[in-house]
Amino acid sequence: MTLRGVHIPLITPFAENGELAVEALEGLAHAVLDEGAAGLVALGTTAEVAMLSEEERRAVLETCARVCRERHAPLMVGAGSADTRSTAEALVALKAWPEVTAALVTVPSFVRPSEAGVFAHFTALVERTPVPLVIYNIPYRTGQSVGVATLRRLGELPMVTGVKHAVGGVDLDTVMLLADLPSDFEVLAGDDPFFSALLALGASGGILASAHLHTARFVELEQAWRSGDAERARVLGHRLSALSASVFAEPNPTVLKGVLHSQGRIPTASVRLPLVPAGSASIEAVLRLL
Ligand SMILES: O=C(O)C1=N[C@H](C(=O)O)C[C@H](O)C1
Repeated sequence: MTLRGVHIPLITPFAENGELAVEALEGLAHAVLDEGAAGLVALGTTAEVAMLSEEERRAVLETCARVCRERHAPLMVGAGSADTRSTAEALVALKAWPEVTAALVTVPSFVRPSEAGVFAHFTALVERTPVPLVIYNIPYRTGQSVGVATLRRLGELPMVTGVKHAVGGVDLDTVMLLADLPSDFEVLAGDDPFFSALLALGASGGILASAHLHTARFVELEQAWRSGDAERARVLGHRLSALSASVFAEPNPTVLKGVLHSQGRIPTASVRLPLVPAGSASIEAVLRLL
């Protein structure tokens, strides 16, 4: 399998009564695929997964699976938690979903194990998982750094197919990792403003909440770097990085939902506590860039 391209971690739209807006979710899923997205990601951070009930998570997964089945598109599903045993159980449960092509598994958060503990966590998971794993490396959310040496060892594990790399910049470990990747292991950008920079260094694509907006341009950016059109890629990359930065001016996905609501693509801009809706200035700043 390849992780190439732009994958969209779908938001979870809510209706006026606070319930899941399934039709809007389905509409968004089709719209981003129409614009060239390589695949969908269900139940990522952007989906406010922590604030969804078990029943709602199932409904989101059913909707995304239906769309991916119809469109022959890959479907990645967020399946990480702080605990190895429950993460393994969540992965095993994915056997019931033949549309799921990979699981996005965060480095265990909050517990702050050593890097040896992180390695042992994923070593245990590869023995149980029915689908390939994409490691989600996001220290600012997990509180756990993973250096290049451990990332390379993780990349050599069977069933580990890549990393969603979101370290808040382009640091030395990122450069060193992309300079020498394990075989059959790909890097996806997971910090939207650094998408273009990571592509320039050899990333295969990205999982990008901000690519709900101007999806086709994010796709064009990936293709420009891939085809070696650096001049075009640089100009487009600078513009899209500015757009992404403004989408992340407040906690994700509050601004994004405000923008999608203004565009009439979702019924409300509602987010669930502890998230609070983005201010109108942040939403207008994004609308000015579109
Ligand atoms: O849900 C995701 O996957 C993403 N989450 C990141 C975050 O909220 O920190 C942002 C990224 O665009 C995708």
